[in-house]
Formats: sequence, C-alpha cells, structure tokens
Amino acid sequence: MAREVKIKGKPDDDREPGAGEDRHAPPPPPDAVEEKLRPQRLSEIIGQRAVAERLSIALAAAKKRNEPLPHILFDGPPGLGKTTFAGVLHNELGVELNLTSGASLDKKMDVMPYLTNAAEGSILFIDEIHRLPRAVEEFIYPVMEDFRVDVVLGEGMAARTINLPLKKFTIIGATTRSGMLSAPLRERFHMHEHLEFYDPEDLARIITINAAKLRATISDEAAWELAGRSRGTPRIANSRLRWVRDYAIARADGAIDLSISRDALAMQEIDSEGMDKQDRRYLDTLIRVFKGGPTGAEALAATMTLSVDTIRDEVEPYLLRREFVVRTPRGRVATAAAYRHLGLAQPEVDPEDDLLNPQRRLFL
Ligand SMILES: Nc1ncnc2c1ncn2[C@@H]1O[C@H](COP(=O)(O)OP(=O)(O)OP(=O)(O)O)[C@@H](O)[C@H]1O
Repeated sequence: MAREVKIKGKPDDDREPGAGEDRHAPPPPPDAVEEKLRPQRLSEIIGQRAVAERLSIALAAAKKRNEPLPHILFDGPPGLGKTTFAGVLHNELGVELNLTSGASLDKKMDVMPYLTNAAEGSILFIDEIHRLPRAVEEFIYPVMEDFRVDVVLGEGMAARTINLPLKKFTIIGATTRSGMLSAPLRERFHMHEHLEFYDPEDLARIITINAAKLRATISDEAAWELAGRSRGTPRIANSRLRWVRDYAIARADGAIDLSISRDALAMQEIDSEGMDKQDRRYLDTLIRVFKGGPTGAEALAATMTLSVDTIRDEVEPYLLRREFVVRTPRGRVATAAAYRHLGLAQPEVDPEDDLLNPQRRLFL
C-alpha cells in the first residue's frame, strides 16, 4: 500500500483564533530538525514500555488478520510522543497517514473529505480531538462503529438519510484533556493509551541518540544534566539539546560537556528543576498574588495574561506531577516545595484551614 503523509490543519498553538485570524489557515511547515529527531519505528521508541508493548501486540494482530488497527486514543501532556506513536504505527504498517486537528474540523463537511478519501487500512490522526464540536463528533460515531456516514439529503418533509459506506480505516485521536471527551466518543476507541512523563534515564538516552543525529558530541554527565532539566518531556529535551548545541558551537569547540550545558541553561534561565521563567511566574503569582491559593486556573491565567489552555496543558501538568502545586476542590494550592523552590517563607496555616491537610481534605 502507498505510504503517504498529508498534514492538514494542525494549528501552531492552542490559542483560540482571535479577531482576524483564520482557524483554517494552512499549518506552519513542520520543523525539519524536529522531524529528523522523531523515531520512525517501534524499536526506536524510548520509554513508555507498556504502551509500546501493547501497540506491538495490536500491530502484530492487525497484520496477521490483514485488518486495520483498532481505533486508538492517546492522552497526556504535550510533547510526550502522541504524534510520534501515530507516525510509528503508520511506518510499521506501511499505510497512508492523514493528519488533522479537532480545532480545524468546525463542520461535518470539514471532516467529510478525510472520511471518504481514507484508503483501506489507512490511519486518520486527529490531534486535539477534544476540540471537535459535538455535531462533528456525533457524525463520526457511525464511522468508528460501522465504517459508514449518514448523510441527510434535502430538507423538511423531503429529507432522507442515505448511508454511505466507507473503507475500513483507523482513527487515532490525541488529546491533552481526556476528561473533556464525551463518554460515547471515548468508548468508541478500542485502545486508550495514557502517556506519562519520562524518567531522567529515558530522557538521557533520547538526548544522547538525538545528539548523534545532530552530529554533536555530548558527555554522559551533560546528557543527564539536560535530562534532569527537561520537565520529563522529550520535546523539551530536544529543544534544550538544540540550544546547548548552538551554545557549544558559539562559545566553545562544539563539544557539549557538563559545564557548557550548565552555562547554556543558565543563560536561558532554566533552573535546577528544569523550570523556566513561565513556570516560576506561575508559582510566584499563585503565592504572592493569591496567597498560595486556593485559586482557579482562570484567575491565574487572567493575572498572568496567558490563555487558560496554556496554563492547563503546558504549565500545570509538570508542576502537579512534581507536587509543587496540588488541585483541591476549591482550586490550586502551592505546596511547601513551591515556597522552598522560590526561596520564600511559607506562612503558618491553621490546621483547620489547611487544604493540604489530608484529614481536612476528606471533608471537602
Ligand atoms: N518515546 C519517544 N522516544 C524518543 N523520542 C521521542 C519519544 N516521544 C517523543 N519523542 C520526541 O519528542 C518529540 C515530540 O513528540 P510528539 O510531537 O510526538 O509529542 P506529542 O505528544 O504529539 O505533542 P503534542 O500533543 O504537542 O502534539 C518528537 O519529535 C520526538 O523527537
């Protein structure tokens, strides 16, 4: 079968389009270096072992039965490999891959060409699938179940529904917010794969492999240093590596050692935990403006003049995972670790009012 990748409608960020912006504007050209670093085969995937193993079973079964892969839903914070996994599955099967995004599928007619043109066994990757409008979501239910679309022709009394059969293909959905997916849509995916943050060991391997792809030499200590400061995220590890490589070329002989990486990261104001200015600003706003919380994401976003999506998808997941912040029913609360990290004294809290007190949280 032909192997083809068509990229369409992938927005460059998660903002809602503002006045004068076109949500159907062509996507930016893919970053050629980022594409070069992307694993192509399942054997090149680092970490996420359990996910990779389940996918290898699904691949082997699909090949033996000569049937398409089951529909798969990937969820997890940005940059952990959802698109990479979709690309790997397409390469392993040698089938066509079409890419689109929930944000660019406004109407049923936007999604129709993807469905009717889908080749037998091909993959349709829908990024940010939680952004599909409800009407479009409902339109694809019969596609996912029976490979047909129901098209209504005419209006009023003369209206009639015709069933249009489609080729059997696979929908791979990716989302940073699985909680926003409706239950019927979620249930139509036969495999649900949650991608977790990577541990430093896996990130150090990714960095060493990618340094070689970029023809850069990096010491083991430097790879570990970058790994520990990449927020558990391969995409961030790649961008840290690219910056440190440039720094090493500009300021030294191009070889990346521990001291070069520390100097380069310090210049970008990336601290020992891998947090950047935006992360620290979030904690600082929560602690200074909102007295440590509880407060909502909307209030934080408005104060920081960022979109709520950026706060929820990009800033908070890692801070929550590292327990610098906890979410309580009344909002976000900074933990002692956050105060310590910013070098601030934590005010005394009455145990009765302490939202982080496990006894008290039981009653909230
Ligand atoms: N398991 C992995 N092994 C090696 N490299 C990886 C892995 N996962 C991701 N990467 C690297 O991280 C980069 C970003 O991954 P990817 O674009 O797949 O993330 P994503 O989860 O789809 O993000 P988004 O939701 O923002 O689109 C890839 O280009 C690749 O270089």
